[in-house]
This record gives sequence, structure tokens and C-alpha cells, in this order.
Amino acid sequence: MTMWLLIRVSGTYLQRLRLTLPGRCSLDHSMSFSVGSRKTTHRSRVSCSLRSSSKPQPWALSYRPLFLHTPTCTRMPIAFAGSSATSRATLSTGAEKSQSDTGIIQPKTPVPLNDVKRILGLAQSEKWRLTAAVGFLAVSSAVSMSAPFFLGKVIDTIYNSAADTDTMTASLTSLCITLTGVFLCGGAANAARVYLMQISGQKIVRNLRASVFSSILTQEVAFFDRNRTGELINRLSADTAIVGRSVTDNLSDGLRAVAQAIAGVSMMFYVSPSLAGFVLMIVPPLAILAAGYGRYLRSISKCTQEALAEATQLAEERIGNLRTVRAFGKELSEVSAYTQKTDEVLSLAKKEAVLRAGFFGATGLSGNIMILSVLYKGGLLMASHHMTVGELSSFLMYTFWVGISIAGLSSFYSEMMKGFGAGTRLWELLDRKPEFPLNEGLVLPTDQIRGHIEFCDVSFAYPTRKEASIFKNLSLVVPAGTVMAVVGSSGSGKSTMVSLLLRLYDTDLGNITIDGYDIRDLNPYWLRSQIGTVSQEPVLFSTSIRENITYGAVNPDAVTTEEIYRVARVANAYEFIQAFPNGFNTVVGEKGILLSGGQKQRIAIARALLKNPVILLLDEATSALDAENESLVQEALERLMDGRTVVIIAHRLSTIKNADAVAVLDQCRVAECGQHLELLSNKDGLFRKLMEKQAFLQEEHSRALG
Ligand SMILES: Nc1ncnc2c1ncn2[C@@H]1O[C@H](COP(=O)(O)OP(=O)(O)OP(=O)(O)O)[C@@H](O)[C@H]1O
Repeated sequence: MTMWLLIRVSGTYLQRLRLTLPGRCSLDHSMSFSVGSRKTTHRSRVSCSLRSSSKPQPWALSYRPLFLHTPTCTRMPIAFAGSSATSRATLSTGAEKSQSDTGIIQPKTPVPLNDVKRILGLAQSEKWRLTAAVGFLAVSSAVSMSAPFFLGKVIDTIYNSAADTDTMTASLTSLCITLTGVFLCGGAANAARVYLMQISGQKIVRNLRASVFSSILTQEVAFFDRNRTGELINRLSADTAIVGRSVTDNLSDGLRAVAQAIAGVSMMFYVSPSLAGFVLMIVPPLAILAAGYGRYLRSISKCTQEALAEATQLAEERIGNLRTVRAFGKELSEVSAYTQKTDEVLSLAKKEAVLRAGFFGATGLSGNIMILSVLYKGGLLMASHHMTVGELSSFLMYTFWVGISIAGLSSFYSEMMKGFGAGTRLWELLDRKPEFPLNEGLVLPTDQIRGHIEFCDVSFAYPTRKEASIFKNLSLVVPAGTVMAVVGSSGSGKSTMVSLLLRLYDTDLGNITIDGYDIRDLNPYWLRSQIGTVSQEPVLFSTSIRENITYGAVNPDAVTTEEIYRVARVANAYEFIQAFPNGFNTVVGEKGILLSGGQKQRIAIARALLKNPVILLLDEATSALDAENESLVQEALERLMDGRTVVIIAHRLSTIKNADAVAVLDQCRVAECGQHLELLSNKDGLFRKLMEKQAFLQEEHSRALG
């Protein structure tokens, strides 16, 4: 018996472990679990013993993290193997399963030093602009920090020469003119810094997005079976923006805060060492508070991003399939499902709000206490003539500056922690190597390719469902230039054969060859360029018809208009395309929504014609069409099939009469293979049974229609 378990959440501090059992399943004895120490909990083992009297079903096991540390939100199917009614298993969570085992992106515990290096490494491409920005930052900070000193001088000038109006006016005027000039320089330097930082930030985000997008697109297809699209898109859009902001704005604000805090403290010691020593006693507790706050914020941020990704995934899927949602009248329930997901984000935001409120309340209070202390102690120093009124004013201003800088530092710290959280999610994606590279391997001279296909003893199970074999020792030969129809009941693996031939997945055992070459030795790009596909639901992109047709060409820009018209005519598409007001420039809408099924297919056929492949895979190409469309598409297909090796996957057995051979899939292998009539003549044969079943169903259908 094989059972499956879905692990929902694993976390560092386990608070609760809940197992939801399907009907008629019981727990053998109470479940035990052990959790390692703080550092090693990602290796923690959860053991349980289960008894099932029913068929295997997905069991949900959920952990609740005690607090917010490294909560990972992944689903991981775990197989229970056993032959009796009771199965025992030890489950490992988190990082113990390597990426190659599961393919699921497992969030790692961030290693701050590495993350710091990687995040800073992103700034490498913009080093000159950023260096200039740091230069301007130094100028503007120097101006800001000198201001209290000179303002103190102004106050002393006013105070000391109060009796002599002329002297005071002259001194005041010259001081104010000088200060205005200095402030102007500071303002200009600050503007330059902001501009340069913005430009660099956008460029870094652009580069990062390109790398992440490229990493996503080059992953093997099985990766997308395991990872959710919405989650990947969230990484591509939101996480890259957060990381980009960390390297530029946050870093520059942080540098400024550090520079100003150091300069401010130095100036405080310069103005009055005793007062400075007294005031700065408050800094260490503040720093400890800031460190703790930043740590918690990082955890919350990572959780928020994950919760947001789930909500995005749901929204994207439902909006993309709005017609289905509408047809079932599920708008309200979908809104409530989405709200539930965003509630998770909200509850995390509440935790963040509590943290922020506590932290900013504490820092505000500390700041005010600092000011009060300065006034109190400074007043005493003034009374004993150890300080002038200007010095006390300067000192107060520096105290403000230092307070603001420390507050800036803590928000810098929290933003950087957010950046590390987002960065960790990006590195996982960027570091992931696809199972096989897209552009390595043999490239054969095109004129030598004949298109002889062989499946030799192929065994295969989808990586996400390793327990369910799709093929076991399947063998099939499709001689070059012939048409092979593949039939079989639903779920027998017809489409899977196409996926294997395109090398979207690798076989577990056995091999597939084209002209004697194992497809694993061939360059995947090249291999796919030799294979054309037309499916029941051809995918068109939201661009013009012209671009959708030229998508099939290696170099779309080199395709001439005459060539496009030619393939459109052969595909019976020219007339209807020209009937649109914008002709070939008509934009077809998302997934080609503005076109009918038959029109989409004829465009897909034109695209395949332009590709001029040696091998053609037709997956249920005409099954969804009405009679008129079908004859147009069929005619176009026949022209496309001419002179190529063709594999047709067909449900309607009447459409494959002209195939050179028919292969019938059953129970993970080719049960029958031969010519149409030959297979029909075998009374006990599977093909004959399928034909009879289909004929019977058709008769029933016609009778029902009257
Ligand atoms: N990406 C996938 N991951 C896991 N299992 C899959 C995946 N795609 C298909 N399967 C499973 O593989 C089996 C064969 O599917 P396949 O689509 O090849 O069948 P088919 O013969 O083309 O079916 P139909 O005629 O209904 O289109 C099915 O049981 C299906 O559930």
C-alpha cells in the first residue's frame, strides 16, 4: 500500500502539530515529534505511526511555528511504503530533503554575512554612480552636521553682543550669508545623491529581474509542477524591488545615519565631553532594542512575502480563468477565499504593527528623555559657567541629530532585514540549476534528419507522483515520414508521450531516440526546433497575429511578409485574418481570446509551417471543432503533415483512418500496434473495443438528439 502525506508548514519553534486523517484512518498510537535545538531545527524529525483501513488519501499534517522564526510554507508529498494495513514512517522536514529530491524551493535560514555580501554584490554593476552618490552624501551630511555648531556660534554672537547692535548686525549678516551658501551646497549635494541613487536602484532591479526571469524560464518543466506560478511572479516583482531598494535607498540612508551619528557624537564630545558622556549612556540599551526588533521584523517580512505570494497565486489563477469562475457562479466564494489568504497577511501586519508601535514608542520616549537630560545637566553647567548658551543650543541640536540618526539606523536595520528576507527567496531561485541545461548537446545537420522515432523500453512516472507509473517498458517505433496515431483511454499517457518526445521530462528507464540518437544527447533547443506541435488548445500570446505566427521561426525578424502570407494561405487562415480591420496586425488578446477555436488552430498550423519541423506532434488537434471549422483545419493539417513524421494523438478514432499505423496505449505500455484495418479485424482487440464503444456512444448521442 502506498500512502501520501502533505506537509504544510514547518517552523523552527514548533508549537502545535496537527494531523488531519482521512475517513477510516486512525493513529496507531499518539504521535510523537521531537524538535532539535534552535540552530538545527531544520533537521528536526517528526515520527508518527498510522493505520489506515481505507484507500490511501492525502493526509494533511500541519505544524504551527511557536513564533515567527523561519516559518516555511511548503507542501511536500511524502510516500508511505508498506504492504500491510499499517504503515510506519519517519518524516523529515525542511532542508533535510535536498532540492534535487523534491525540487520544491525550500526557504533556507538566512546566513546574514553571506546575504550581506550578495546584496552588496548587486551594487557592483553601478559602482561608479553609487560612489558618486556616496560622495554627495558625505558633502550633504557634513553640511548638516556643521549647522548646529555654526548656529550655536550665531546664538553666542547674539547673546554676547546684545549691547552693541552694529557689531551684532555685521557678525550676524556675515554668518548668515556664509551659512546660506553652505546650506545651498548641502541641498544641491543631497538632490544629486537622491537622483543617482534612484537611477542606480532602478538599474539594479532591472538586472536582478532579468536574472530571476531567466532563471525561472530555464528550469525544467517538472519544476513548474512543484512551484506555484503566483509565488514565482511575486518573487520576480515584489522581492526584486525590495532587494533593489535595500542596496540603494536603504543603504544610502543607513550610511548617512551612521555618518551623522558618528559625527554628531564626536561634536557632542567636542562641545561638552561631560554632558556627552552623561547623555550617551542611553545608547547601548537602544541598540539592543533595535537589534531584537530587526531580527523579529525579518521573520515577519519573510512570512508576509510568503502569505502574499499565496494570495497572488490564488488571484492570478482565478482572474486568468474568470470564465470558469463565472460559469460556476463562484465569484463570492473566490472573494472570500482571497480574503482568507489576505487575512493571513493582515494578521502578520498586525504583529508588525505591534512591534513597530512598541519600538518607535520606546525610541521616541528615549529621545525625549535624552533632551530632558541635556536640558537639566546643561542648565546646571551653564549656571556654573562651564557652558555658554550657544554651546548648550549646539549640543541640543546635536542631540536631536543623533536621536534622528539612531531612529534612522533602526529603520535602516529593519528595511535591510526585509531585504535579506526577500534576498533569501531570490537566491534560492537564482542558485537553482535546472536538471538539464537547455543549450548543451549534439546539434545535427538539418539535412541529415529523417525523423525516425523509437521509444525503447521506456519507464516513466511524473517526478511529483513517483508512485504512479505512467509507462513501464513501453516500446514503439515510428518510421521516418510515416503517420502514427496514438490512441487509448483517458489518462493512458498519450500526452505524456508527447512531453517525453519533446524532452520536457526525462525517462526513468529506457530511452527515446531520433534517427538513432538518444534525445538526452541532443541539444534540447535544437531538438525542439525539429519538432512542431499543434494541440487542441493552441496557446497564442497577447500580441499581433503576425508575431504569433513568426513565434515559430528561429529568427522572427527575418521572416518576410510574403512568407507569413504563404503559410497563412496554406493553413487556411489568410482569408479570416485579412477580414479583420487590422489584418495581420490584429492583437489577439490574452491567450488569443478574440479568436475562435478553429481560428486559433489555423494560426497554430501556420506557426508550425513556418517552423518547418521534421517531426510533427498533433494532440487532439480537431476534436473541439464544428464540422465547417474541422474541414478547414483538417485540410490545413494534411498540408502540414505532408512529408513529415507525424504522431497524432486522437480521441475520435474516426479521424485517424488515414494513419499508417495505430498504437493503442493500455496499462503503461503499447498494447496493440498495427494498421487501422488490421487492428479492427481483431475481434478481441483493444482497438476494436474502443471503436465499438465510441460508435455506440455516438449512436446514443444521435438518438438523444432525435
Ligand atoms: N504534470 C503532471 N504531473 C503529474 N501527473 C501528471 C501530469 N500530467 C499528467 N499526469 C498524469 O499522468 C497520467 C497520464 O496523463 P496524460 O495527460 O498523458 O493522459 P492522456 O492519455 O493524454 O489523457 P487524455 O486523453 O484524457 O488527455 C494521468 O493519470 C495524469 O493524471
